[in-house]
Amino acid sequence: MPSGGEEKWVLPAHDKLPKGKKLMLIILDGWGEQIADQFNAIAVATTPIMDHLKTTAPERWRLLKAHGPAVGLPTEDDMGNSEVGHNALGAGRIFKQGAALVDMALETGSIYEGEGFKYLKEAQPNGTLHLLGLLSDGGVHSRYNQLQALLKGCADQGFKKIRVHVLTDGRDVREGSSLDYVTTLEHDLEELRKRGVDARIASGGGRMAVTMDRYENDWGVVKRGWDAQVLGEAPHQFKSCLEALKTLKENDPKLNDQYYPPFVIVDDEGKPVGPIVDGDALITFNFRADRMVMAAKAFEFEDFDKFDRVRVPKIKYAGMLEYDAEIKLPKHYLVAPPHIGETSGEYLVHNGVRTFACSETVKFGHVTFVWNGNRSGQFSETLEEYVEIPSDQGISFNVKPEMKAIAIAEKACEALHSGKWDQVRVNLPNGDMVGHTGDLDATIVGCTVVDKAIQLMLEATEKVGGIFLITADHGNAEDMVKRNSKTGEPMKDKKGNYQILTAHTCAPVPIAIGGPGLLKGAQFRTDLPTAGLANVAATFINLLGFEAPKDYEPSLIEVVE
Ligand SMILES: O=C(O)[C@H](O)COP(=O)(O)O
Ligand SMILES: [Mn+2]
Ligand SMILES: [Mn+2]
Repeated sequence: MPSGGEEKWVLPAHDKLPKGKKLMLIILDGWGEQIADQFNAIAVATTPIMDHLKTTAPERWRLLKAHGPAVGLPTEDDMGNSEVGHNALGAGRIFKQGAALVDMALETGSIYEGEGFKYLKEAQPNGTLHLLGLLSDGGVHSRYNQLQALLKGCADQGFKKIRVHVLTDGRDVREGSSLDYVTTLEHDLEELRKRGVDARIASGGGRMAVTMDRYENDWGVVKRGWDAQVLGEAPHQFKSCLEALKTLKENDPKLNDQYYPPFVIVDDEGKPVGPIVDGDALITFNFRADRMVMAAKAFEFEDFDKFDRVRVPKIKYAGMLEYDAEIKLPKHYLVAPPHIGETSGEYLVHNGVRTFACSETVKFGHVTFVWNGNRSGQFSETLEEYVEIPSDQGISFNVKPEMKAIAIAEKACEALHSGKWDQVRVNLPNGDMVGHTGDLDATIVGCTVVDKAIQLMLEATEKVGGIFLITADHGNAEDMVKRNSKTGEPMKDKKGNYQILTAHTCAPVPIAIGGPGLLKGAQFRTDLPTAGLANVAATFINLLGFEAPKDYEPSLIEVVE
């Protein structure tokens, strides 16, 4: 870990790789390497550029680990995700991530000893405790066994009335599985009722329609959640959550778990069973920040103009984690997030490297905020520029799978040609965002467009005599079907239909380097067979002509004579 003043940031010159070569750094979101059958949208897509890189320069193409402990997740079964992936890419080291930290805090019980939980307890004895978050085993934003432990722990800690506001998943877990999660939750709440705790589900809705928007793409999503959870108002009322899910799907068979409209659970008189009111306590139990930041602002900010909150309850609110350490949001939290400091962006700024970063709204925060260790803003106003291209709003991305890939590429090319930037960094979202819809044909279109966007950026790199580095943050589009874990065979459901996979995967991701500016003889080392995303930062720091910080995971590059 560097220490001391300004000199701690100075990176020595690389002994072989020169400074001054422009670098195009391209992150393909949700682009892994898998069996090349008809369910691999990337293999089916027309991707001449990515194919060429893979087949023509094997010493400059390889695979990287992008899941499990290689990116700070608890086990080898944990698929990668954007947050842990971009954290590792930008920070060059592996940090224990939120999922693992919450597991530990629950296991040891330290979660109940901290300031955050003590603050919640100020709502006792009369306040209701509300738990709001994603009902899922995905381990991306939340995990069911954590909610389960928390429910029990909160009852042990003296909360007598508990209300759960559920957000159904179907994105990180199988579409349709929300029925199973709600059944389990109802069982767990029943157990609490047997112990004399008045515990119920109070409201619900699908994660993409209710509460979990990100990067301020659509505040309407958060408002729908607020209306149901706080005001007890929604277009649909039901006596139970299971009834809600079943009835809504019967009425609209195309509806999927991600997009359930908001609903409120009411009693026999039609009164909502658990709106959030003055004197209550609230935990947002997602550990991942990006899709909870907006709701956290609505619950916490006194000055708030994104929508009319109508009634702002005076509550004790704590996040599972602190979601934004820079702006200290929320003020109270149960588990301290990993401290991801001394990231590559900060080093590069201190060494005078000028960086332009760009993506469209849905992934903009990934290549900026998350890349920089979950830190808002630039390290330097003059040496960095971050440009956001507005994403399409209010549609599911299979409707327009091209997304803004070409616009992002054009912006990147313009930035590279301007001569103002040493490094241009982009995220192309299509593989991930369209992959999450489970629409195979649309995902194939999305991946084809990504390859075209890459072509534009490689042409620009060629023109300026630069270097490119292309990699991805985790798998998604390369596998659109659930497979038998032993044979790899695609699986069918009881009706004989293939089981569509909307989630990320545990697949490795490719990394390719090249361009006219890349020194002859620069290639990937062969002595790092298990390298992962955390090895990428040292790699691009080398490509910019510097030695990487000593505590970073080793660079993937060697220069042979
Ligand atoms: O938030 C999402 O969209 C998914 O849960 C995970 O996708 P991401 O990690 O690629 O953002
Ligand atoms: Mn991603
Ligand atoms: Mn994703």
